[in-house]
Order: sequence, then structure tokens, then C-alpha cells
Amino acid sequence: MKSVDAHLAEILATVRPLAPLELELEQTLGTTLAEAVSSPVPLPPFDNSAMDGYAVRAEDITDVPVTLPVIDDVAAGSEELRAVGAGHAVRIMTGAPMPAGADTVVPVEWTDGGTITVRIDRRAEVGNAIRRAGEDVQAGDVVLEPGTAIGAAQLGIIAGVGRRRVLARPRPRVVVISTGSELVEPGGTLARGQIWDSNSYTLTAAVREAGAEGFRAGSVGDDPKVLLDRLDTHLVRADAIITSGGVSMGAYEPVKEALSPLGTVRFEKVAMQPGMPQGFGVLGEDQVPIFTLPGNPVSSFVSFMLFVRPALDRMRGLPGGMPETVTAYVTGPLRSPSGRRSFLRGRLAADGTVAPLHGQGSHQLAALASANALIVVPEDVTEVAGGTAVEVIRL
Ligand SMILES: Nc1nc2c(c(=O)[nH]1)N[C@H]1C(S)=C(S)[C@@H](COP(=O)(O)OP(=O)(O)OC[C@H]3O[C@@H](n4cnc5c(N)ncnc54)[C@H](O)[C@@H]3O)O[C@H]1N2
Ligand code: MOO
Repeated sequence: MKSVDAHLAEILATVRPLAPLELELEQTLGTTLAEAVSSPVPLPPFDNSAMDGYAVRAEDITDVPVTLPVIDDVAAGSEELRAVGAGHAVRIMTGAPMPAGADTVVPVEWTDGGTITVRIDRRAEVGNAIRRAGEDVQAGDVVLEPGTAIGAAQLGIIAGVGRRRVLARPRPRVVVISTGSELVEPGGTLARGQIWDSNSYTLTAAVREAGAEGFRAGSVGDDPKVLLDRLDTHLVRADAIITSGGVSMGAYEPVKEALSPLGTVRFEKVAMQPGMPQGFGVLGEDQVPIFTLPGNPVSSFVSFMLFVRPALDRMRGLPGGMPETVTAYVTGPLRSPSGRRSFLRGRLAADGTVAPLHGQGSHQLAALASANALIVVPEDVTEVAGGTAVEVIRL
């Protein structure tokens, strides 16, 4: 059997980062920057007040209380400013430019809040409550390096340096197709022998959680021709394809039957539990990667986390490797088949323990839904005693 590491290594050697595009600011969330972003101006661009209060000369308020005439009122965005002469005060708002002559800001709480004259009750040192130009960023400074994943804060600094568009690797578009003639859309009525299709929903959601665009292309039955047609329709708009089901040893395995003759997708057994039957390869002229995951719901989800997610990271221009693990102490005994790496569902607690859940079957979706971690048991371990340190993948 092929090892988990070898299977992931083959996948990562095949998938490539997507080509960067000029993207509008609004479209950059979840994309990966492909250029260095720098600021054309210092940030803040000008000295400004950090508080609502009064801009004055510190030397005029060394003896307090003192009452000064208020000669101007400046709000954020004010352009024409009167200079602050000796013995004068200017009422100033947070973010408003510092008027010339003033070297300190007295917060309104330290005053009587007057608008014609103001009584100042507390001294302020030179520079008090002033935000200096360039204190955050100097003109020309790189604020984001290529390869940065763009989240809310990163998008904020791109906007903050005035950029409308940036060069970024887009979110991969991933088409999800489930196979199986027993599948019925949720909301429909089950006849005998049927089940609701959960995998295509789980996998599409997992794709989105992984920072890619998920398109659920519904389910096809057990006819390999229908699957090939469906793949053909979606290949043009896909950066990757995921199928579920139809890859084991049964009499009707549409995925295997449809794709084996192409010679570009390999079906193998990977030494893991769940998720043993795996397929991976490329399709079409553009060599679109395809992941054919096993149909058991827990198996397809675990396979996604181990193989598809790192591949999507790589396509996004991020490092992409084995999911990170943390060490935890298992609260009860575990069993694992010899020669296979197990990924058991568990609940990781704040005290650093992980409790294995009841229902470790590959079909037991409810146990998966209550898990927040996968407990990893190495290939050469068949039994783990309660209290042992184990590695877990957080979900
Ligand atoms: N003789 C053997 N039988 C099986 C083997 C084997 O090695 N030899 N491997 C088992 C393992 S392990 C797995 S995992 C499954 C994988 O089977 P397939 O990928 O071919 O998937 P199906 O047969 O289509 O379905 C398996 C199971 O999952 C349910 N399913 C499928 N699709 C969905 C869906 N979209 N939503 C919810 N549930 C789904 C399906 O009804 C089956 O119960 O094969 C074992 N057998
Ligand atoms: O390997 Mo299958 O994925 O256990 O159920």
C-alpha cells in the first residue's frame, strides 16, 4: 500500500500555483498576493491629533488652570488651518491635522470644553496625543510581501495605501461531483435503499473553508458516461475537481470505470483509515487536477483534509503540506489497524486532553460532526493506552 506521505508528495509535485491576476480590491479576500505592496506616501500622511481636545503650545499651559481664547475649530478633513499663536488654543478633533505652532493636544476631558475660551486644568507635555506623519509606514515602505494570504486586515492595508487593484493569485475554482445511484438531494423523499447526498455539501463547504471557490455540480448516478459528460461540462471552469464515491472494489464504480481508460488518473490504496481507496491525476488539455475521494462520508472528509486542502494551499501560492498537529493526552484507549495511519475523531479540550468519540466508522457522519480534532495514530501502532500523548489535527 502507498503511504500517506507518498500520496501527498505526489499530489504536491503535480499541482501548481495558479497564475496571478490583476484583481479589484473587493475581489482580493482569500487570494494570495503575488507582488510586494508598498505605500506611495507616509502613513499617517500628516501629523494629526489622536484625541478630541485642544491644540496648544505646551509652554502656555505650564501653570494650570489657565484659560485661553479658542481661535479655530478643526475637524478631521479640514484643509485651511490657522496657526496657533502664543497663548491661543484651537479646538481639534481626532484625526484632524495639527495646526502650525501647536506642539501638544490637551484632551477635552482635561478642560471645561469651551468653544470661545477654554479652561485647561491639566498640563500636557510636548507631543501629547499627536500621531506623527510616517509613524505607521514611511513612503516607499513595503507593507505586504508577495505570498501573503489576504484576510481582512491585509485587505485593509492595501486600501490604506490607496491601491485599487493588486496582482494576486485567485481562489482556485473547485467543482465537486458526487456519484452513486442511491443518492437523493436533501429535501427529497427517500425510497428504500436511498440516502441523502451529504458528501457534495460537505466537500463544497470544505473547499470554501479552505479559501477556494466551491461549485457543487450535484450528483451523478452510477453511469460512467454520465460522469464523463458532467466532467466535460465543468472542466472549462475548474482549477480542480473533486469526486466522491465509486472508487473501491464494487461492481459499479463509475469514477474508476470512467477515468481508468484515460491513463492520467491513478487509483490506489493508501495506508490510512479511513480513506484507503484514493485516486488522483489530471484531466484535459489544461491538466486540471482531479481528486477522486472515497464515498464513505468520513473517509471523503478526512481525505479532503489530508490531500485536497494542502493541494489547494499550493494552488493558492501558500506552502501547503501535512496539516499541522498539536500534542494532546488521550482520555481513553485507542485501537488502530496495523500498517495504516488512523485519523480518529475526537474532542480536544482546553486542558490539553483529547477524548475519542463513540462511532469511529467511516459512515458515522454524526460523530464527525461533533468532533473538533482528528487523533493521528501512526502506522506501526495498533493500541494506545489512555493517558498517552498523541498528535491531533484540529478541525
Ligand atoms: N471489497 C471491498 N469493499 C470495499 C473496500 C475494499 O477495499 N474492498 N473499501 C471500503 C472502503 S475503505 C471505502 S472508503 C469504501 C469506498 O467506496 P467508494 O468510494 O466506492 O464509494 P461508494 O461505494 O460509492 O460509497 C461508499 C459508501 O458511502 C456512501 N456514500 C457515497 N456517496 C455519498 C454521498 N455523496 N453522501 C453520503 N454518503 C455517500 C454510500 O452510500 C456507501 O455507503 O468502499 C469500501 N468497500
Ligand atoms: O478506508 Mo474506508 O475510507 O475506511 O472507509
